[in-house]
Amino acid sequence: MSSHTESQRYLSTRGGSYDFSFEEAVLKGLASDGGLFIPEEVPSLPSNWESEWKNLSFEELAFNIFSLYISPSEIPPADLKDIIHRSYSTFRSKDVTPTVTLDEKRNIHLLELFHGPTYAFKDVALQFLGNLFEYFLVRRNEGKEGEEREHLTVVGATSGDTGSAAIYGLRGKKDISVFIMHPHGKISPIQEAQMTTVMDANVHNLAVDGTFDDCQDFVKALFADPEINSTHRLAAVNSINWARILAQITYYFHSYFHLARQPSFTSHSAVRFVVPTGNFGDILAGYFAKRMGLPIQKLVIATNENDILHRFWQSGRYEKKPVHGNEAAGGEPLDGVQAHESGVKETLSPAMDILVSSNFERLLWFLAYDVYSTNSDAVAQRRAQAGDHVKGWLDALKSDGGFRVDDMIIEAARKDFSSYRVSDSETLDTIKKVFTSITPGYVLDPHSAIGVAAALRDTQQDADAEAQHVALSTAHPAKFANAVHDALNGEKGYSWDKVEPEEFKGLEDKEKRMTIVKKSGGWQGVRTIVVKEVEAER
Ligand SMILES: Cc1ncc(COP(=O)(O)O)c(C=O)c1O
Ligand SMILES: N[C@@H](CCOP(=O)(O)O)C(=O)O
Repeated sequence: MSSHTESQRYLSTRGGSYDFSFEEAVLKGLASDGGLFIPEEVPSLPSNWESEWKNLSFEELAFNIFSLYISPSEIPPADLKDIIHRSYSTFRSKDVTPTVTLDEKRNIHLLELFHGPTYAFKDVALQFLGNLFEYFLVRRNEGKEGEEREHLTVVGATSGDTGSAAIYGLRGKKDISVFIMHPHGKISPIQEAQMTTVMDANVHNLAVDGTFDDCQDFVKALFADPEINSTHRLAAVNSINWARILAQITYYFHSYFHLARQPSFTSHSAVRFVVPTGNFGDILAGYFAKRMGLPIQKLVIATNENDILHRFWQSGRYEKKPVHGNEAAGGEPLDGVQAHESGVKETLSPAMDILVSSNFERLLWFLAYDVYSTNSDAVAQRRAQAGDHVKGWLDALKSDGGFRVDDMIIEAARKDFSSYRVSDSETLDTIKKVFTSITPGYVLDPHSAIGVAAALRDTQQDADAEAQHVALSTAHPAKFANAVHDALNGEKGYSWDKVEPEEFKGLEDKEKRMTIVKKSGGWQGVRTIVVKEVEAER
């Protein structure tokens, strides 16, 4: 590791592409070999980081952290500060991502990430990414007219939140078209309304009659297609885009410093972040924070009943379907949930209804790099070996539906992470318990409730008694009315009117625009739509 950042370069997790600048990594999104971009070196923190950074604002922290990954010759400091300021002045909280105490007795805190324009944690990264795309394009298009101008065709997949955050981050931006695929009918009504009521000409919603994973597969197939890549510059807004992960690192530091400023906090206080996890993007930012040197004792993964990650941490097997039901993978029996014979299960936390977590590939690279290489290997050789291992695992996932890692890898993974799986009934119980007794009147959304449920279990099972748990609160409860009503209807003091923000009132009745896409038409069907719409727009 190094704190030298002048030459920070990016490489692919599958070993086939390397030596990319930050701008190239962000604009390309996905490497040509199908891998994800990671920085060549994870920068370590300056020696005085704790005293120097302790009282900084969110924006100042973001600037210090991003500067360790983006060379000033790529984005001059004044420009970076301006991009950061424009990205976070849209938030409703002056702290951007405040940390509040939920349960004083058990030291459980909530990192509220839903104060951005679309009321979900995705805004933290997608407000920044939207402004970053715009910055690069303005610079590239200076003095150019018409066909000469570079145009970005953004393609994304969403289970509800990434889509609206990306649309709000990119609507109306010059030289950018946005295509967002969502599983038709499988996102909450307000999420659908947030996306489909945006009428800017550069925004296109595609409702696919499949699952989120089908949408994500279409995105990856488009990135791998030489035909569309020769005519269009595709760009990614999903967390396959490195800038998404980078932007999320800030709130781990921000939250840590909030705790560190409390009188009872000492240098021995253990901090555990508990993260409701689907595509592994949010928690991966915590892993980068930890690798940089932020003293995080453990990163706790909280899944819903789509539990591929939980099963991996239990058994060392990463597979789409457990062989003989869940117990075979080392997990406890699920209440009412069968092995995933038909793929993804619909739960009360739909944004996490994901079969395969795309960012897990980035963690696998670091595990392989740390475990299999020896110090005597040259760095370039160690990186290449890690890429070969990742490629082998990902090939097996594609051909056999899964793979097993050896004991050294799973042990290394368990050093930094632990995991819990939370059922729908526990999700509802947690929303109710928090509202009625833990923090009377506080309404959690179902995804955040999964984090809190895991934190509660962790305080009983795994953590030392003094540990501070920070559960990430990833969405506003008003985005998931059904689960919240199911949990709280009839409870004293509960009223939907108090939960629902003004912006949401009447949104579902507004004019909507979306194109229904048949999954049977495959990604080629999506390609036809994208090509036609971009043509019409330009
Ligand atoms: C509300 C909410 N919580 C949690 C998650 C899971 O985050 P990640 O996919 O980064 O693991 C998502 C979607 O990504 C989400 O929208
Ligand atoms: N839960 C996400 C799914 C997409 O994940 P991403 O973080 O990779 O964009 C959503 O809400 O769309």
